[in-house]
Amino acid sequence: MTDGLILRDGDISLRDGDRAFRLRVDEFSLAAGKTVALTGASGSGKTLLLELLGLLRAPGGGTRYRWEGQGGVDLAGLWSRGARSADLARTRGRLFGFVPQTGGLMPFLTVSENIALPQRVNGRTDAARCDALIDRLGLRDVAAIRPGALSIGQRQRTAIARALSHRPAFVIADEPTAALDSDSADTVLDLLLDVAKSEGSGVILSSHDVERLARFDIPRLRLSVRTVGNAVTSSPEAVPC
Ligand SMILES: Nc1ncnc2c1ncn2[C@@H]1O[C@H](COP(=O)(O)OP(=O)(O)OP(=O)(O)O)[C@@H](O)[C@H]1O
Repeated sequence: MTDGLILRDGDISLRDGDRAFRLRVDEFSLAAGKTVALTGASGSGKTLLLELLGLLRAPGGGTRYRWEGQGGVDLAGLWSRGARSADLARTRGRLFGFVPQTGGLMPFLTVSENIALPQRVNGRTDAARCDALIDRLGLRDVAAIRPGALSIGQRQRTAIARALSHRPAFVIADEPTAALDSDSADTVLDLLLDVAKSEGSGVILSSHDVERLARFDIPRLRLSVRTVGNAVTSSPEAVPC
């Protein structure tokens, strides 16, 4: 792959008393501009894998994770200087935009200020782009409003605009349509995929809604779980289209 994410031998172990959860990923890859959906039962590790891919959670020892683009970056190696390393934060901010399940917007900022925030954080101020995203995502009428006064669909559309505003190579969306009714879920997913595609951004999302993923023709990786005693191991496997 000339440009994209490649994770090999991913391994994260969590422990809480007697309970153990292990996420094991032999190989995950996503070429630039492509989309993949993680599916699987509740608790199967979708969020954990999104966090690993989005540089929000340290990979276990032996994990190899690279971004093949602009000369290549050893993403797993960025953790060697600790979770607070400036390189790690800079690369996370540059490569990824995040759409949390319930928007995760700053309550004290307006819609347009929320959308501009990743640009400020990444030193890429671009008011014209914020404006274009506001129009594209149908947020013009609420641009000066704070998130508390928005519908859930408007919040999700704001979160999508915010995730894309600094032109990240990849958008990571954790169940972006879970809180929406069916029509709004279609609209939000359509916008996310359409805007990401026109920007050349890759999309990694998680969802329980297999029927919708099939309808949108999104390739799926299912996290399947094996339980032995109190130890659960989860691994992704490709689901035939
Ligand atoms: N400290 C811990 N020790 C052991 N297991 C843990 C610990 N923290 C989290 N887990 C387990 O990790 C698993 C993965 O959680 P994760 O949130 O990634 O699942 P998910 O597939 O996103 O679930 P959902 O669909 O409900 O959002 C869960 O089964 C959870 O119980």
